[in-house]
Amino acid sequence: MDKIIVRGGNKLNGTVKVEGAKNAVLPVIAASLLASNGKSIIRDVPALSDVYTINEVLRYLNAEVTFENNTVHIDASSELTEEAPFEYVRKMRASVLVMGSLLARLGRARVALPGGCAIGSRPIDQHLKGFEAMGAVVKVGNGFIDAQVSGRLKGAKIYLDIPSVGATENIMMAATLAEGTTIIENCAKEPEIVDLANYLTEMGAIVKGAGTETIRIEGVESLHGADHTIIPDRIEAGTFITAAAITGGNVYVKGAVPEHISSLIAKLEEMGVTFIEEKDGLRVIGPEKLKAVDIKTMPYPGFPTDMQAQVMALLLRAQGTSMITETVFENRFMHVEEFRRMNADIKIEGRSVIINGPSNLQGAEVGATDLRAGAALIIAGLAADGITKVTELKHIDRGYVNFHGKLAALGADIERITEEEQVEETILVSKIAANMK
Ligand SMILES: CC(=O)N[C@H]1[C@@H](OP(=O)(O)OP(=O)(O)OC[C@H]2O[C@@H](n3ccc(=O)[nH]c3=O)[C@H](O)[C@@H]2O)O[C@H](CO)[C@@H](O)[C@@H]1O
Ligand SMILES: C=C(OP(=O)(O)O)C(=O)O
Repeated sequence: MDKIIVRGGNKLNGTVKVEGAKNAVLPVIAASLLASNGKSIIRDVPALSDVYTINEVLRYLNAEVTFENNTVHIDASSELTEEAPFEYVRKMRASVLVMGSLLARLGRARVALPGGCAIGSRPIDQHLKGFEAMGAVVKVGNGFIDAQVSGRLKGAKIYLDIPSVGATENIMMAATLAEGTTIIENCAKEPEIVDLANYLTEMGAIVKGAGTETIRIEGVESLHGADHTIIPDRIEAGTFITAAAITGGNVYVKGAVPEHISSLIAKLEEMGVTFIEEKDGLRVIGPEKLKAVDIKTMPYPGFPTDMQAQVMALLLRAQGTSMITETVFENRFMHVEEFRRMNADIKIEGRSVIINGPSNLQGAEVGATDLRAGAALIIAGLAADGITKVTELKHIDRGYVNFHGKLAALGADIERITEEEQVEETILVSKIAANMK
């Protein structure tokens, strides 16, 4: 098992470039299945394990996919198959996003039930409610969701009980080839929804209102491949901003789009962090001392749940008492116990976490309990005394390209060691010990 090893204490300085957004590219690749003619070219695609997984899903479904130099080429014009098996959905829940495209294109889709994960039970009832409203018959059994429609899906008015990102995306994709008009109310407004709508439009779909709480889609007969560039990853940008801030550093985050992270910027400014908008990005300057604040996660444009763990790391170093309330996911506090291993004064009260800062963070061996928790533990390690070793890196690899390398380039004392290197190190240490006897 690989480990990331951080020695805390260095201030971050320099420039870091943000990759294309994981949460935009996954639905965009899934949407490529809608193109019955022509090839799609998707640019600025990050080399993440989640991207390799969704590409594998598409290949399994009989699309031709290549991925080189941050560009994915997709040809989905051959006859597709309808089943996404558990081995993919287990690796990555977002595999469920192929369902809308398959149902629209083939009139049927069979996708393994995603189940829960480390951050909560994550049901997909709103996705299925949308498909049913469009005329699909949905059955759940033997670990699969089967959806079928005779003829084409029919446009419908769908009110989401929760502004679910995935449900909005899945229903948008399904609606592009439906007969008539679909209106999705109380939908998600994330920048990734707008990116998907832009891609669908480039493919020949008629989508209006993305980025607002009502999206209207006029179904068309068919869609074609398109050439699309993915938006920058606002969560990766926010993660580097938080890392710079905790070290009192000065970092230019190239590619950060301030409007996509305005809630994060506002909270960090309250904490004493300075931001300067520069051409093509954002400079962040960490203060000598951070101030405590209260934060509540909300759907966009509220404070993103995907930044909750990283900002929790920052608040551990703030003067005074802070409270973070998680309203999006029911169980996204697994990192709290790991922070405690690093001497954090922190406790969970229901859906909130109370932080008594500043904690004198100490390096420890900790496990990445999920993707953002992993990043957060490394951020805490940057400000801790001594050595922090982070394991379970498969989570981090889902969402960050060369995370340790980018931090090292900014001046962090950080390295990633492979399992083989750890074995060699153990052998070396025992040889030295034997020689000393
Ligand atoms: C690949 C991707 O884009 N992932 C993002 C997406 O996940 P994802 O699309 O899974 O998140 P959702 O917006 O759907 O989920 C938000 C909340 O709604 C609940 N829910 C969702 C659907 C449903 O049918 N029923 C239901 O109850 C979920 O359990 C969760 O509590 O948005 C989340 C919220 O911003 C982010 O944290 C994830 O990084
Ligand atoms: C929760 C996340 O992703 P996913 O929905 O893919 O699990 C995330 O990106 O923080």
